Amino acid sequence: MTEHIPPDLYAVVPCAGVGQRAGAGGPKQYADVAGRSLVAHTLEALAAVTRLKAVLVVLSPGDTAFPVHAPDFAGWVCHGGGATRADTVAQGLRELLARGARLHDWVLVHDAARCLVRPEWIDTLIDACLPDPVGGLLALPVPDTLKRESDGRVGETVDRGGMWQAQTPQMFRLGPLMAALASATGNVTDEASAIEATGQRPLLVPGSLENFKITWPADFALAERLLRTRP
Ligand SMILES: Nc1ccn([C@@H]2O[C@H](COP(=O)(O)OP(=O)(O)OP(=O)(O)O)[C@@H](O)[C@H]2O)c(=O)n1
Ligand SMILES: C[C@](O)(CO)[C@H](O)COP(=O)(O)O
Repeated sequence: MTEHIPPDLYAVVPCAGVGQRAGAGGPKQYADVAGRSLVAHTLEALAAVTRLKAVLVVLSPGDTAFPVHAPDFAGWVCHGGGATRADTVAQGLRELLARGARLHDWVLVHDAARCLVRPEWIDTLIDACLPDPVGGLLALPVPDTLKRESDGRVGETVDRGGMWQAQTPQMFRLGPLMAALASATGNVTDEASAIEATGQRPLLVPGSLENFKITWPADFALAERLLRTRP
């Protein structure tokens, strides 16, 4: 009857990517940005969200670099990161259960590589999702005209009406998210798409342009400028 006990909130941080597109010469989450590793910035923001009961970082098997690059992290760590982000997140959810989390608890999944996230944006997501039956994600309406490429040229212009860019955190109940990831087929690039495949419709919660994911080489300089000029 644990479902009658108020749910706790946890964060899971997938941190097992290789950072191929970023070209940083190693996993981008350990690259230095504004004096600290990218993941250290990410974890500092999560640590400031007082409603989170624990933050779990999911590393690649054999990763020994994390403690060097996040020496102040006081949360939970596990080593079962998988070949895809979805595999890494699924491993994190199993670890949460093993550590006593319950199926009706909320889980906020946040990319290690989104190091510009601010605690207040995470709180906005929590406030929006707590009363919601499904959960949701930070996201932004697409502001530009969208083109589909074909052989290096424009194949067609795509209607951008109603199109949003998904960010993280993405917040869902542990049980439904585990089940959704376990039954998902194809390219599941975020938690919301796994939940959508079960017929649910996650809530879109407006995020910030600054909460971008470090993906390409030029993203490091932009993150550096933004972090250095923050109060
Ligand atoms: N197998 C994977 C793949 C990704 N991630 C994490 O998921 C987040 C977003 O993924 P992405 O930007 O695709 O990271 P990488 O996989 O590192 O980058 P790339 O695809 O360019 O190799 C990152 O924090 C990354 O560490 C993960 O934990 N496990
Ligand atoms: C989860 C995500 O950050 C939402 O935008 C994104 O899909 C992860 O990036 P990837 O390149 O698909 O791993």
